[in-house]
Amino acid sequence: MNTLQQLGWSANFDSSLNDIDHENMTIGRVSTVNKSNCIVIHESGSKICELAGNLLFGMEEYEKPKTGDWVLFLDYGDLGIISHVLPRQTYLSRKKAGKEVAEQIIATNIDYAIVVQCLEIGLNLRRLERTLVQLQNCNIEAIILINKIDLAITTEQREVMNFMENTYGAIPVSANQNINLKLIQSKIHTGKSYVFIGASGVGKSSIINALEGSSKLKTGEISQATNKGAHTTTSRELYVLNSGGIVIDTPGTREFGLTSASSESGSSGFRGIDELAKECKFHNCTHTNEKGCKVLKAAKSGDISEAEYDNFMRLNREMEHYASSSKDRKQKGKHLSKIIKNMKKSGYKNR
Ligand SMILES: Nc1nc2c(ncn2[C@@H]2O[C@H](COP(=O)(O)OP(=O)(O)OP(=O)(O)O)[C@@H](O)[C@H]2O)c(=O)[nH]1
Ligand SMILES: [Zn+2]
Repeated sequence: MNTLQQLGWSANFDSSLNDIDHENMTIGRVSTVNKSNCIVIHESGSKICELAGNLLFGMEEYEKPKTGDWVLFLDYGDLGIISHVLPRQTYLSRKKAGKEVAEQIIATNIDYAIVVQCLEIGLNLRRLERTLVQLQNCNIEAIILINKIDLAITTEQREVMNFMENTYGAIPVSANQNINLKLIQSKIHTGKSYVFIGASGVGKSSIINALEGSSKLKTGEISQATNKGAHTTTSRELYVLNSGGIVIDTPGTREFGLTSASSESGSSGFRGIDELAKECKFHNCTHTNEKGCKVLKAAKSGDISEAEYDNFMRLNREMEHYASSSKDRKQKGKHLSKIIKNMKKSGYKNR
């Protein structure tokens, strides 16, 4: 049994109940979303819940319950019926794969993302930067783990690992050999929510199990042929750790398509570049051709690598593209609803 606070409820959510008559309803948090129902954890256990009909047909996809959402449901014994999804404090999303300009929500009401890479599959600084940019967009803080440091390491990997440690505070760990697990544990606090992200096979489930001191979650072998994991985790799931703290395990996510969900901080996610950018002559410097640009200067002198600068530029272009395409799409939507409105006004009847 968990209190709402242990499930992640904070005073910030109190006001969202003001306008709802919720006396006969139970408050719970969505753990897993299935095709036609979801599993909701509440103060006295968990319940399979379905979405009330008016919501099922009246809600856009992104509004429907996602792992991490707070919901109100009516308890009918075997089944609960969800009547409200409370407004989200944060959500982690990515651009859907492919050409479509749409956002896919991965988890909601998250305080930290625990980003995992590992030696076996290979450290990838460019992918880490991409992930950090998207976390910045979503206003979610990152904790970075480099797992499987019990395995042999090449000189090249050692260099990347040092960079990740020095620039991004990455923590080298081993779930199997119990290295630095206490350090991870010390960063996980009761009532805070942590989403694990990283490619399949990096050891997300293993780390959660090691933190729990159990084998609650299934873990999988890395395929010898592809050096990739076989996706043991098949759906997102939210758990409350025995030691406190809420974790959401996600199936392996290789790439984060960027959206541009306005970051409030003005930071890019590239820590080294953000530090330099503060010193640029112009506060709105694009770091492309301006005089007095400290980022360009560092890229030229080799203080930041060409690869990092190129990735920074590429990711910026990707976000601009997303922003302008989604604006286009919204305008098209508006245009269409205007036409429909005018048709109705002019007495058009749908025959
Ligand atoms: N050598 C070594 N192997 C590890 C370590 N942690 C996990 N593994 C192994 O890596 C494999 C994949 O681990 P999982 O925990 O299933 O990986 P995952 O990231 O949860 O994968 P998905 O659920 O597919 O996303 C398993 O065979 C683990 O035993 C570690 O610290 N050292
Ligand atoms: Zn600049």
